[in-house]
Amino acid sequence: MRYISTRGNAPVLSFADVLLTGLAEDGGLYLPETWPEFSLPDWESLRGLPYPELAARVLAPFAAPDIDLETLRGLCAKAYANFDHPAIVPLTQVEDGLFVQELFHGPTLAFKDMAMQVLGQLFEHVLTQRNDHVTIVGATSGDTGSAAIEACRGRDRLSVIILHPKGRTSEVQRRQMTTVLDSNVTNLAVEGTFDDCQDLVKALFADLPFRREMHLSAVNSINWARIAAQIPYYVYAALNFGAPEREVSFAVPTGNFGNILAAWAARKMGLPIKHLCVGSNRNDILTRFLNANDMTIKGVVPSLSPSMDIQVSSNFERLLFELLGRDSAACARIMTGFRATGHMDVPEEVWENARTVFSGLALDDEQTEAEIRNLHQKSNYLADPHSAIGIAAGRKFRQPGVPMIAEATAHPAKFPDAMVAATGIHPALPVHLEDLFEREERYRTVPATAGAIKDAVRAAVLANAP
Ligand SMILES: N[C@@H](CCOP(=O)(O)O)C(=O)O
Repeated sequence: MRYISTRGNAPVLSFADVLLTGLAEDGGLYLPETWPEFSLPDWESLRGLPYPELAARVLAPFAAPDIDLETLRGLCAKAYANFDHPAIVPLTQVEDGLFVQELFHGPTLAFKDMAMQVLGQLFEHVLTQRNDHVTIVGATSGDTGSAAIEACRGRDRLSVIILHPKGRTSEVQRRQMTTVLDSNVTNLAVEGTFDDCQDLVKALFADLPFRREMHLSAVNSINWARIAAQIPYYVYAALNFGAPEREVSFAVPTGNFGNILAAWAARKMGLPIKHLCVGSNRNDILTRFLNANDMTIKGVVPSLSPSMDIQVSSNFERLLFELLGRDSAACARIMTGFRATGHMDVPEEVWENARTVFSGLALDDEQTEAEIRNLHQKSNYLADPHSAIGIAAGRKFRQPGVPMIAEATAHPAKFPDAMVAATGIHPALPVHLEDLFEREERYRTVPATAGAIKDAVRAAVLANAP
């Protein structure tokens, strides 16, 4: 498989190179040159497989020829070995026709582990083959950071520097990052929003000499490997509900648009997905777009679901490129205009086309709290604020005869204040995180400037030099 940039002006790369490159050199995002299509027997052959085996087989066409199926099997087995549920991504029913798929059974209690644990293995494999080292710089609104740190900590060939928006994650989320004291891990609390953090990461990648000197790589969902490794759980869920003979729909709490894009990719591969529902909080740029073709950046406001406190959803660019018929010049023009004006000029027919598959629902904090409470009272299900928003979106858009699967993206214990306010229950952290609040924290506060982040990256790389 070869990969091309959405902006059409970067080298065409193989999977292993895309993994190490992260963001394309023209500022675009990598996508497969062609979409692998699975036939009916291909899908059927995946039904009933243990999750790691299913994941390896779904990833195989994306990773070929760089990484073969046998190697992927080994990497996926290791990636999912420490999940705390035998099914890895269990499904449960909450209402008539409405189901939940739990993606938070990994080490950091959020869906990010599903791909990040695989990425840790992939990096190790490719870097060992090449006898190389990379510096990962990532931005987080709460969950990506700890998942990336957990996947990379203690690995000689990786340095990891994570930018989080100071004071804008939950305390559990912050401590999950800042209490990891391995020497290859650096945490920066940026005086700004997640969008500032993400822009800073992109600014570092745009400085090509710096990027090459530091061997920068990405673990955010701008890295195609992240999206690829999120496709298998959609396949697993759909097969459980009768695909490929029967259609299913998904509802996904959405911030950077990576998770739901993975569902869309599964659809492109031939999985019978009828509808995709975006759940947002008050940072509702995606729902405004889907409802009224209004993709206009407003200030990021803090909410009960901090991981979705995002206005610039990076992966929307990948969908846009596809909906524009893969016209990279048009995609580059629209994206440049968006960053210059704060408004994305999406052609009417592209918007109409998006609405044939996607719908959006936004909940404010009050509605989110009510949703958590009602779910608990009526279905005896404890959903974290992000998952609750996804479930509400799923309920709104479910259709008779089509199972609606809402993705539960984080464990409620990551957001104790919101859970107590909504239900009076303080969900316990699992044993391996029980002493989180007694652990020493290490992080540095930095201004939201590229200069400050570059200095921090240089220092981390020097400190970690072999
Ligand atoms: N919601 C994310 C923000 C970054 O998203 P990513 O999927 O691009 O890594 C978070 O919790 O950090």
